[in-house]
Amino acid sequence: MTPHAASEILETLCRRAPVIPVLVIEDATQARPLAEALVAGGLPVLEVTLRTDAALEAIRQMASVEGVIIGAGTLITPGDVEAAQGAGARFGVSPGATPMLLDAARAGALPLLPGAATATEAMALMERGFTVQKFFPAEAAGGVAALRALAGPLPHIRFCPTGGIGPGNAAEYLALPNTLCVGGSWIAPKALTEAGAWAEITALARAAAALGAPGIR
Ligand SMILES: O=C(O)C(=O)C[C@H](O)[C@H](O)COP(=O)(O)O
Repeated sequence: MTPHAASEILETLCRRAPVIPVLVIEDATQARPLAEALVAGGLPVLEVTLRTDAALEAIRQMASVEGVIIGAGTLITPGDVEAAQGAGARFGVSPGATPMLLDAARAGALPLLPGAATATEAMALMERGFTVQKFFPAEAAGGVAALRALAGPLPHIRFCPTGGIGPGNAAEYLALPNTLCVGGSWIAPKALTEAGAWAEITALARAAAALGAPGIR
């Protein structure tokens, strides 16, 4: 898929809800109830990181949950792109971007949200046609101040900042003109997921969904 087409799809997805939960799933049997809990709270766009053995099976399970748009995170290699697509992911997310990964995404059918942390990285992705990018690691790479500064010279690049974002600072990011949505793991903490505390996770999702994005929504 062309980077331009990918960016259009990602922009639409980012406008579905202000927050994309970043999920680390150790046990695939938790996938369906977790996805249902998040959708019930108003967050339909989910990212399962390919960091665990259970991740691909979790994506397969979540792909059939009504209302869910499932994505795969931590795409590092061309093989990850292929595996994510094979499991039914509808979009992919990578912490950074390499020529090999970008070529694989272009050759396949998975819309990619590639990561950038600096002006040079963001410009290199824009040269290829990616106008929607993940800003990672958001807090460590300068946070809200860095994104505000990037909006000056690079106003046409829109970001999904991720990394170090939580209930305390998400609204500040979402108020930026170049932020479409944010990603974060705080909506499905490990302890609550392992405990099957779905009502608590729905409550966290509901609070996140209520954050809105006054910037460009
Ligand atoms: O695995 C990936 O693809 C990543 O790029 C990293 C995740 O996006 C962050 O680990 C989420 O950050 P936290 O919300 O601070 O936990």
